[in-house]
Amino acid sequence: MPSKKIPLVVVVPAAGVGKRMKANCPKQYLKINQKSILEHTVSRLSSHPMIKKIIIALSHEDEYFSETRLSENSKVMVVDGGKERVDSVLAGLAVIDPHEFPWVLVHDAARPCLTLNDLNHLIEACLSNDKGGILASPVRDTMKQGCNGVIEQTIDRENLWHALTPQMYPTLQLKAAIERALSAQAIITDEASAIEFTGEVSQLISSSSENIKITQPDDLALAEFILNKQSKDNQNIQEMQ
Ligand SMILES: Nc1ccn([C@@H]2O[C@H](COP(=O)(O)OP(=O)(O)OP(=O)(O)O)[C@@H](O)[C@H]2O)c(=O)n1
Ligand SMILES: C[C@](O)(CO)[C@H](O)COP(=O)(O)O
Repeated sequence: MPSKKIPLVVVVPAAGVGKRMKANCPKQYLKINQKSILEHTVSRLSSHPMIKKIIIALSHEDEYFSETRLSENSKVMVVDGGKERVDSVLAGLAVIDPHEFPWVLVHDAARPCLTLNDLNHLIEACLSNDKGGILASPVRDTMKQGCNGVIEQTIDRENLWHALTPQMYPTLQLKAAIERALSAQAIITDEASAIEFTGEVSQLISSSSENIKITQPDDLALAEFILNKQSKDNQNIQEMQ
């Protein structure tokens, strides 16, 4: 548990349609162990005692949220998401009082395998260093750049990371950075890219590659395997205590 304790708010962008998943519903509503991916994700976040509010950005056409039990969670509130992920994040930031929540985390609905251990590492690093940052996992494979089925070059993977979520920043800093980046028509696919656009620094917190983003069809079975493995690991830890 982080040494410094303050109330935290999380924005969960969940307004996507999941095109790459090729499913019959938005991927955040696909079920694992009879529970939607969104419910798994919110359950992980909600179990952290410092997280007091979870703002879920939903598509205005969302017809699945009401079938979940998420509205029964007192930490949960919903906002209308936007055209792109960044717009959904901004919609969540718009309802946060920075005096109540000086720090904010943003976590993809499509990442249900986040562990409390990684979440604590991120929170601890940001609050103790007073600097925003992201969970990230180091690239394992040799990385190639290429197109049209042809390798152009090998990219040195020494300093390459997979950016994950949550990504955590001072609320006012993140909101201002996103607004400034968008006004310059910058491409923003994660919170860190907006922070980079403003020339500010983010911490890279090395974390588990189990924290996958469910994106393509074969990710669902992998996520189910990881969730079941994490559940057994937690049971083993509890039995040893
Ligand atoms: N306009 C959007 C687009 C995406 N997201 C959310 O951002 C997260 C990460 O985005 P991604 O994995 O790209 O989800 P989708 O956009 O749904 O996937 P696809 O690109 O395959 O359609 C997801 O939880 C998604 O619901 C969002 O809140 N608002
Ligand atoms: C935020 C993110 O999950 C970090 O890897 C990623 O950028 C989301 O990108 P997507 O194109 O919305 O899947």
